[in-house]
Amino acid sequence: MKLEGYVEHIIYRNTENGYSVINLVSEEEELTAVGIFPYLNEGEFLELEGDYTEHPMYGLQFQVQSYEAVAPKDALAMERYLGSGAIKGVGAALAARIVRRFGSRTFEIMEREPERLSEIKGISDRKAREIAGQMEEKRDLREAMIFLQDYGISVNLAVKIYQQYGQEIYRIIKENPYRIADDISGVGFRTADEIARRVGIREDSDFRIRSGLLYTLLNASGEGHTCLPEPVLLHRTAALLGVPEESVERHLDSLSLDRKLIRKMLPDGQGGELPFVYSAASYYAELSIAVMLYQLNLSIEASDTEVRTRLAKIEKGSGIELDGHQREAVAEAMRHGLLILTGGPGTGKTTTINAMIRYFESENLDIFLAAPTGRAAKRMTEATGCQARTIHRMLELTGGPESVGGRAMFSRNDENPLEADVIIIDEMSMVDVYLMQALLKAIVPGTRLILVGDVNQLPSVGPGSILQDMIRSEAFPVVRLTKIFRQAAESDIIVNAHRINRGEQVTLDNKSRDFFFLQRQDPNVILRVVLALVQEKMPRYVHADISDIQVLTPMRKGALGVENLNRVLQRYLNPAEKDKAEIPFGHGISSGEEGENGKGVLRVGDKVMQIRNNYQLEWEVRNRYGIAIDKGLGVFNGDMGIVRAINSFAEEVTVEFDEGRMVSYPFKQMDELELAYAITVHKSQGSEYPAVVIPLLTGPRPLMNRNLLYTAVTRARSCVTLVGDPRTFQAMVENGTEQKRYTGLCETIKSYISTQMSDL
Ligand SMILES: Nc1ncnc2c1ncn2[C@@H]1O[C@H](COP(=O)(O)OP(=O)(O)OP(=O)(O)O)[C@@H](O)[C@H]1O
Repeated sequence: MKLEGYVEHIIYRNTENGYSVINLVSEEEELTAVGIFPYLNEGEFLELEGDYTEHPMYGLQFQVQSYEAVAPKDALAMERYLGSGAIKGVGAALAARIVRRFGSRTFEIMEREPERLSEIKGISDRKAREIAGQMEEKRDLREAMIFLQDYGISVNLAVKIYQQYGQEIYRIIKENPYRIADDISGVGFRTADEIARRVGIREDSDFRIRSGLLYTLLNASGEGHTCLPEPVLLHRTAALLGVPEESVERHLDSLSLDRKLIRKMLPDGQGGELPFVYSAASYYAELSIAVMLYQLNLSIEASDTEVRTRLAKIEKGSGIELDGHQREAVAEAMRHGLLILTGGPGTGKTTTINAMIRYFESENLDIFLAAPTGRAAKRMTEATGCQARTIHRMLELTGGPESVGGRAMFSRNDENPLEADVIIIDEMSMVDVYLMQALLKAIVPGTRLILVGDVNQLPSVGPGSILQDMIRSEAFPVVRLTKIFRQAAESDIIVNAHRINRGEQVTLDNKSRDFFFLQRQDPNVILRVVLALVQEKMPRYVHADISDIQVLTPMRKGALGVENLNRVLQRYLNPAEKDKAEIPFGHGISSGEEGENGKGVLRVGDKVMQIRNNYQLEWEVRNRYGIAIDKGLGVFNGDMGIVRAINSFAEEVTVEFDEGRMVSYPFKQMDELELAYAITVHKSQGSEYPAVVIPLLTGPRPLMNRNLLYTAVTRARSCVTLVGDPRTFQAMVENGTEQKRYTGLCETIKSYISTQMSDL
């Protein structure tokens, strides 16, 4: 059936897909209409097609199938539209005057002879032109929104696209929709390709292939590679686009000429060389890292005897006798602008950092400590007794618009460098190329940089394997700590971690105090055991809260993957209660429906994790009177918190992160959060928990490797319990193949240094 009326009030609007609930006033009645409206303004006059339905909670509604915004026919409706605020500078009173003058021809006159508006008192010629301009803009925008909707583009995105291109949009969509993926953040190759398909752009069009190549490199960077061997790139792109490799190859040259891609010869790992291809951003990131590292790596005069005497004094003062390698590390830190300190758990890295700090302090030097994540920085603070910050915080992250595209902007950079004599970074294995580039930019030669980490941990989530590449280049001083100290040797977590790393047998006889393996073969039984461990056994055993016991798993999917584990653990650890607010979580919210579609819920008290870097989210720390005492920007991938409040009225979820940092998430931004009763081993990097529980049954072989098991086990401070099949455990210990990362930093460092040498 058909209805018409004007939009009195928009009750709810999902700006992603246009789903809206509106209050519609027609001649006879006032009613609620629901449906998808790509474009909507209060005061607009609509012709709707649809049916009445009975909603269980809200009663009778008009379900809209299609609609059209039409110029209102009667004078009253026109007055309402003009006075609704849709046209800037026209309020209710002025709207009434305009309509009184032109009557039912108001809209016609405004469109065709806008200059006549100035016949009305209070409207100058200029204002008349402005009003007419706005009327036209509104019409253009509405038409563009409806046009873009036809290509499956969300309302939010359509607004962004229209803001960028205006009326050009029709030409761009028809000629080269791939340009949108280049110009607008939030539009990727897939969206552009879908538009292209609907427009009828040919599969082998130049634009499509060029865009596909860049997209394949971007995807590779998501897997941690900074570049790809040319044959791999061609193969992957051809497969993605469904075109022959030869058609792809032709475009490499033109993209290289435009400097969108960079080609470089690199070792193929078998003694020969192979052309590799970089995106411009990752190529220049690696190159500038190599140059800046070279510049930092100065030799500094330090007399051996003085170093020795001072070190002896520090050892005496702290009551710890350093071993040979640890002493060498401190001495090397005195003699070089750049130093790498690496070693596995319990090999005395922290003890060495502490000795360095005491030494530099005795020379009255300013020392900055930092780590890649909040949790790692907190641990560093506790272990050294000195304030450590996240690298992002040290570099003074700004929430500028440039950071929207996923890259951070920092106040500390080459123009405003860090004012420190010594900078020590812990957990270096987690630093990716982009963060490393930003860090080095903010450090001037003369400031000492000490990089500490364990190369055997999983590499950074972002692209690159900085620590490993730097060590392999043999271009910088490196001190390796290998001895496990007596105290650490009493821990089976540490001893077994080293065994795993060396690919040696681990005894799983449960005679340990901190390393257990519970043999179970049935996924449901394993789930029950994991729950019992988290809920009862572990908190008592290690004297910690339930929320401090972390479940780690290799996978996302499957009975023992993150998703299912979270569903089960939430049900038992934070069950529904009458006074505990909860909302649909997953897809319910964004579809604008009530969310009773079995996608799960988010509840006050839930343990959650931020799953991407958001440089613009604001946090604040409040005192007990609720007054903000500290504020800042940025919540990062892997940060964990607890849901403290859900406000359905303000459509906000409040989460408390470490150190009392409170963050409000608008409902539509909740896709940045995930339940975190269980997390993947990858996400646990850089964090430590009093006790860790690891279900281990099956999984894809490339993932189930030594590296992953080593990282998982070393996350536990006091106790590790693995539950599952010991054969899987054994297979992981034996699987020493790491997931391959294509990077060129090692060679870039070497070749840059050799050009500098030959220039001398
Ligand atoms: N020179 C030393 N003599 C005696 N004990 C030492 C020495 N150096 C370190 N230790 C002890 O060895 C243990 C591990 O040292 P530390 O915490 O510094 O290692 P780490 O490499 O930082 O370990 P993790 O990476 O697990 O934090 C500690 O109990 C520490 O007190």
